[in-house]
Amino acid sequence: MADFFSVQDISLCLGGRQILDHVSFSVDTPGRVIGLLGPNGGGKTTLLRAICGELPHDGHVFLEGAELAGLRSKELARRVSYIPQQSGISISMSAIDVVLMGFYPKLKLLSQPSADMRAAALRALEQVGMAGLADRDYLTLSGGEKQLVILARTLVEDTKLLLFDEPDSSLDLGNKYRMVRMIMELVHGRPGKAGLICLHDPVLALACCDTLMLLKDGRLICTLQPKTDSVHDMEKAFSEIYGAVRLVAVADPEISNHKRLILLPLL
Ligand SMILES: Nc1ncnc2c1ncn2[C@@H]1O[C@H](COP(=O)(O)OP(=O)(O)OP(=O)(O)O)[C@@H](O)[C@H]1O
Repeated sequence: MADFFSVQDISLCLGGRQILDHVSFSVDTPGRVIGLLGPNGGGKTTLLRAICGELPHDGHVFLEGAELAGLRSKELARRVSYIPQQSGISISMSAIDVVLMGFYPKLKLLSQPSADMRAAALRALEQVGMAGLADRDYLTLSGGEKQLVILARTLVEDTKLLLFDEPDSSLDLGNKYRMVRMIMELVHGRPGKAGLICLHDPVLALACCDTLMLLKDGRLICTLQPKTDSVHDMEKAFSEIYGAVRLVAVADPEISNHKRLILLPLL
């Protein structure tokens, strides 16, 4: 059977420099959250932009057997959400109208979101803790509030492949974990979805992702399975990116007999 999602041999040059170098990976079944980690400039954002078709590239991306490059833009938007670090929204509109944008790929030309869609948008804002700001001008929100509103938009988009670029970058520690946990619950809780998330915090990634991929100099150097890989192997892999590190297991205060891994740089 075909993989749920696969990236085959993506290479890409920008400004005469090779930014992605034959990147391939696959996710055989839905329900997986993959964390993409790597040094600054390693190619993470470029990879997400190539996958969602924003950047021309060599290679192929398949989702449920369909090559994404062959889809019309509206069809692509129904299947794939790409959430960049900055939303790109620069005109005044309410937070709830931003969330309603998530329904646009499902609307017929010139039709307006229905009352049910408005109710669903409000529920999504409630889910991310932003219902109280539904009528506020999106442009006046803080960076972290904007990220939560964009997560609410992603909830209503209800696509199969979610590509998040540092969704936690403006968030405080509590909201960082809440954000990635909500992404995890979305992917695990609704059938037929997978998530690929660029993160800079390996401890957050270890806590919330099913699989980790390490990207350096445009090459996928390692894929880790935090639940089953040995601490020694993971330390070795992380050291390729961060220099010497130690992984320390601490008791999980939420789940008895469970340990969480903390990564300490040996600087
Ligand atoms: N339009 C462009 N022209 C030339 N080089 C580019 C262009 N866009 C990105 N790059 C380069 O591609 C490399 C990868 O950039 P990318 O943004 O994908 O890295 P990243 O892993 O997401 O980094 P960070 O963690 O800092 O966000 C960088 O060296 C960057 O300078």
